[in-house]
Amino acid sequence: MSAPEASWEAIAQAFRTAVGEATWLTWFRTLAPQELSDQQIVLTTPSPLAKERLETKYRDVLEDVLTPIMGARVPVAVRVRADVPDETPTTAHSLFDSSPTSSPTPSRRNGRGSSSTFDPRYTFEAFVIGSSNRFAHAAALSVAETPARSYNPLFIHGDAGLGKTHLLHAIGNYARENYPNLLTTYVSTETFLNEFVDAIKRNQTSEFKARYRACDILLVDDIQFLEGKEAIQEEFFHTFNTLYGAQKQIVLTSDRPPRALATLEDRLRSRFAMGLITDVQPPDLETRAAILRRKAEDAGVTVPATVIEFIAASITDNIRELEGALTRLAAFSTLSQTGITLTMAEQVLSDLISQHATQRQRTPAEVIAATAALFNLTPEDITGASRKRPVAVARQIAMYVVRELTELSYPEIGRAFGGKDHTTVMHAVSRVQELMQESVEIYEQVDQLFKSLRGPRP
Ligand SMILES: Nc1ncnc2c1ncn2[C@@H]1O[C@H](COP(=O)(O)OP(=O)(O)OP(=O)(O)O)[C@@H](O)[C@H]1O
Repeated sequence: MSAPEASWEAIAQAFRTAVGEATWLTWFRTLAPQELSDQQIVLTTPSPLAKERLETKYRDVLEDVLTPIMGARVPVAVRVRADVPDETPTTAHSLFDSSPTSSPTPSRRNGRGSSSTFDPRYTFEAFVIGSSNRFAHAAALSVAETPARSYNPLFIHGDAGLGKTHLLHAIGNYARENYPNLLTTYVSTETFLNEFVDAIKRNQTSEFKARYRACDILLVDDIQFLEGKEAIQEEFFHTFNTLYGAQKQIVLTSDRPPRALATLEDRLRSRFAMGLITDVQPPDLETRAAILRRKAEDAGVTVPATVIEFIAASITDNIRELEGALTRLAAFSTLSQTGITLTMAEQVLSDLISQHATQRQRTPAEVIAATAALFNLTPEDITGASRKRPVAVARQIAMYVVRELTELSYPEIGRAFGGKDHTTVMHAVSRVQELMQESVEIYEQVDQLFKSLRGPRP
């Protein structure tokens, strides 16, 4: 039996409502009914990849939506229709461009897989969606679900601490799980630059080029660092062209949109704008509260609603700072063995909250100097390489405080500490978060640094 046109339209609309616009456009749009009976439902799609995804990931949705329409749960099968061109969106244009194009399935090669480590906390599930980031999230998810077949390149821009890196890692985590044979690589622009310089020094540029040009998904963070650096722009241009030409997925983040990247070559700027450009904005109050609730839940910390509201109302434009406030509160609560209350939050976060409206950035040099003074060390000890415990801990604390009080990226912080690798800084930040929970002494030292550095400038 073939379904009448009108009723199929209603069913298609029901799918659309159930899965959301981006998923519908990617997988459901080209579905057509072949058989709708109380024995079985057969739907067709021109795309083998869509068939696979619909049957593996969306079978329940298909059946759930169809159950009330059919009056009973009927098994659904999806078949590939060879007589219609595969219109599953492919590279270069937005999903809303419906022009038919050929779309090869992503390459799968045994023994490949991601070449980067992705932060397991930064997943799509852990990303709280609000009006400030809804579109960026949907675009990133779409790219993860259909690499090189929806938006290519995807360019996400926005101020510091608003979730750009989180989304890149979420794509990486998703791809690792769902497309284990795709080579997914995350790299910060600074690392890309440093590796390139290193490769030139060692006469290994062909290895460098081969490594990045072999990616199926290349995730590049903080692309604004390409500004004013001609040699690396040239190299990145060729990497970009090779990947793009081979229909590989590229995702870029920046603190500015491509048009505001002043000293970027035009040919690169226009390439960045070939796919989809989307931004992340500071979250509204409701989203800030939702993020705090989620982070508290993930950390297993009980935070009363009044405290969530207090923090969300006080810290408005940087999600990293929201998290920082929660971390301090949780640490204080653990150490003092008392539950979190509003009075406690007002007291513990007083410096943060009162300074926030007029907050100005501290420089790494100021933090290094303050840390050195606190620990009776010299600034050179802090930026040096000594592994002796008191020095190493002081250095880690200084890195943590710089991360909290400035908008610098991990690679930038590494550079401010005598050229340390960004992974060293990442490790330091998470280590200090742990130490603050374990040791009253460390908690108080960090607290003291915050208080002194957030005070008026000398
Ligand atoms: N929507 C969100 N839901 C949950 N956590 C979020 C969200 N947005 C950001 N975060 C968290 O805020 C912190 C800062 O985010 P992230 O590092 O991704 O910011 P960014 O935009 O890349 O900043 P920068 O440019 O400084 O690197 C991370 O811990 C991240 O998990």
